[in-house]
Amino acid sequence: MGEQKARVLIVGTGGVGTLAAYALEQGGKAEVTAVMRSNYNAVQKNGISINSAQYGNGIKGWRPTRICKVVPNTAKENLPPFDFILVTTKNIPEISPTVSDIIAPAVTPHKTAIVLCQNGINIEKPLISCFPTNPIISSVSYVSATEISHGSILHDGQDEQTIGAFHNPDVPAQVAEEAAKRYIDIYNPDGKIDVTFDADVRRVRWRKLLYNASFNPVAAILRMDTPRMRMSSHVIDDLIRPIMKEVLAAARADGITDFPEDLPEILIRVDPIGSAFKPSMCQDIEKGNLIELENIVGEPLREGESKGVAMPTLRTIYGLLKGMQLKVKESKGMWEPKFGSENPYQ
Ligand SMILES: NC(=O)C1=CN([C@@H]2O[C@H](COP(=O)(O)OP(=O)(O)OC[C@H]3O[C@@H](n4cnc5c(N)ncnc54)[C@H](OP(=O)(O)O)[C@@H]3O)[C@@H](O)[C@H]2O)C=CC1
Ligand SMILES: CC(C)(CO)C(=O)C(=O)O
Repeated sequence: MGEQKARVLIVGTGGVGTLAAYALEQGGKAEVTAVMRSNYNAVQKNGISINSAQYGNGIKGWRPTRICKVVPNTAKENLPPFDFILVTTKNIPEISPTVSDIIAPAVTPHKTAIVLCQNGINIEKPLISCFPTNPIISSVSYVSATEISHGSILHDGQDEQTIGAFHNPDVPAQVAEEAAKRYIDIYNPDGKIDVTFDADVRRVRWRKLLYNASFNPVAAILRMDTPRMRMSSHVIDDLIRPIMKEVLAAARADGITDFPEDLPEILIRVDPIGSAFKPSMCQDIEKGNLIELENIVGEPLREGESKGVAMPTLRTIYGLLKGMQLKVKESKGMWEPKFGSENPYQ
């Protein structure tokens, strides 16, 4: 008898989640249950189409082992526990339901490892308090995948992930590390994908934040792709580099002392200049979606300022993004424009 496949639930089957479902099923060591929301009917009818620089173009009618419309309730439905839950929703902790609320019905205490493949820092904190006995794993991804219409994925990069375990105080470090390594093994059993283990997940996240906290919000505010920012020069000089330097200083104050001084210069030039690439926050604003402003901008700002780091550029950007988020909320009927009793400006 062959080794039993790992049971993986994927919550959030947009660009990143769908490609992960594909990689996990191709590897042969996992069976995926994918929770689909707005794309459920399209995928039920026609399956998933993928055009991928890595897996090939013209993949059509593909489906993971199971798709479902809501997160299964393993206890009530008497289902076997999930070994892993991969979370690939956009992370918007200020809006209910939060990631913890969404996945709670499918988490088996002491058993299910929760893999957070989302941008930003401190994303693990609410999960640690809700799921104190579960390993919580960090995946920092550079996949560059977009769901261009329901069930249709454009993947124009290479799947590249750095994985490690977050510190969950009541889960022994060895148990958490083994869960992270097992996830790498089922994701990448034959070593074809660039998925590596790095125990220092905080450092890995701060490094990516230098890019995400600068390019993502500035792109969203200006609705501008990253090559155009570089062509303009002043967007880099007045906004991107100052933010990167502030985030670098915040990372150092948080104990990450080995980033080289020229890291901003490297990250400023990291995107290929041949394509008009817009980071995910810009794509979300253009689609009228809520944006991931707290974990990508609010948390690094609070971390830095609480340790005495001056972050004036990021503070201004944060104020602008909060205003933009309010407008999205209003457009979705989630915020009513009226004065509260505590408001001094009426
Ligand atoms: N795209 C990329 O290349 C990269 C993305 N990231 C990060 O990865 C994460 C995922 O990004 P991405 O794949 O682009 O996001 P997408 O917006 O493409 O996909 C998010 C998915 O989550 C679903 N979803 C949201 N809330 C729920 C819910 N309550 N129940 C079920 N499904 C839900 C959405 O459904 P619906 O369509 O119905 O809203 C959508 O299918 C983000 O944190 C992003 O910052 C990191 C690196 C690269
Ligand atoms: C790295 C990058 C730019 C795309 O993979 C990203 O994280 C984003 O768009 O938010």
